[in-house]
Amino acid sequence: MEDDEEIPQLVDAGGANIARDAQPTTVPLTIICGFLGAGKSTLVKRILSERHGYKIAVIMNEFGDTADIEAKTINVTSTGDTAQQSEEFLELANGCLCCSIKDSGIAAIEKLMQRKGAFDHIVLETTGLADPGPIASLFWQNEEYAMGLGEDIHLDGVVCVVDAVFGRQQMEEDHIDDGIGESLRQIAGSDVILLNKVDLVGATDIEETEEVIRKINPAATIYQTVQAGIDLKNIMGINAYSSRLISQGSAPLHLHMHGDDHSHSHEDRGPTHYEIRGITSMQIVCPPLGPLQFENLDEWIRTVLWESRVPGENDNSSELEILRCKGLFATKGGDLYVLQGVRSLYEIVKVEGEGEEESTGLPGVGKIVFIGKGLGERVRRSLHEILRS
Ligand SMILES: Nc1nc2c(ncn2[C@@H]2O[C@H](COP(=O)(O)OP(=O)(O)OP(=O)(O)O)[C@@H](O)[C@H]2O)c(=O)[nH]1
Repeated sequence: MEDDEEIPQLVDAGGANIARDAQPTTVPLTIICGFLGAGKSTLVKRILSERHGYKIAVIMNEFGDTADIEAKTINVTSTGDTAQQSEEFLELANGCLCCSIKDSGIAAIEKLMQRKGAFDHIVLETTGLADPGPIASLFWQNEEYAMGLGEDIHLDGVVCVVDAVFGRQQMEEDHIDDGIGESLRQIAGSDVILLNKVDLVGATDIEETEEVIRKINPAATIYQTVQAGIDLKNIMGINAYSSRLISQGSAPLHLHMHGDDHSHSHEDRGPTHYEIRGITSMQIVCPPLGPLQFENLDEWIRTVLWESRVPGENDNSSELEILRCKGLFATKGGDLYVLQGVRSLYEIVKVEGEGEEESTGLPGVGKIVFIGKGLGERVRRSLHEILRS
């Protein structure tokens, strides 16, 4: 790569800035993924052109047709022969910085972070075929990363744009050699899903597509959009990987599962164990845990995530693979814990100072959701026994 070490110049384009804490804080990073042609660039254009008052750095793999967005408000600041350069930076009038890079987004982000303090949020748009899981893992709980970029950046959330016209068909047909195609991995690995282009389909189609999405990922929040029209607060600053802010009305976990409003919502949802092309989700109600149950739960998760087998069984030939897990549960002692996991990485974090149900508004009964492959009845029963032993 030529000019690999050249640091992009960030010009103050006059965009309004938000108040920043006196305390040093890390910059949130949002990953945008989505099906080919679903509307990712449309969403990015919206972020880049809206007068939201934030200085947002958007990183794209390729500019493609995005280079002509709001042409009048964009100044191309790259120097030299752009055809020879593998990266390019654009300054926008609203304070956004647009960065295109052909290879790893990490290199671009490292350069951006040398301009620390110059922006409030980073948006990373992946290509239509990208699986967001490995990218999310890079930014979350990666020890090497934590000692480097992790000091400056934290993963805020993964947003997936789904095509309301072709999305359902794509999900149903998406079946590659290992049984989980990219579109399913994208849905499984996302915290927020924009069901875009709803202007082109009827209400029944929308409902059916949403149903398929919920079957794959019951933990994600779904918004129906036209031209990726979404209030940015619904996709940025969502703290999907945080154990903080739980009592501040911005619950990070989106643990409201489909069907929560129903009277049976405090029951395990065995029958709602879905299977689409090898990918399944399992959500389980978690009663307040004693110390032994807590320890057993931790061991259970470790075994399932790291050894791809159910504790007590030696057979790991069942293709057990966890792509994402989330949970919120209480101990009998009144403490609240959050579980977050991306692939084999996970953490269980105590929610500091928020043990009282009254203060959090959270139910005494917790929930844990796993999304992945091979989550059969056997796995559900095993976890159920651990939690109620
Ligand atoms: N009717 C309609 N068209 C839309 C909507 N959103 C996006 N489009 C159009 O769909 C086409 C694809 O949108 P893009 O934003 O380029 O999609 P993308 O996901 O970035 O595409 P790739 O990068 O190729 O994967 C464009 O022509 C958009 O104008 C929508 O809500 N309704």
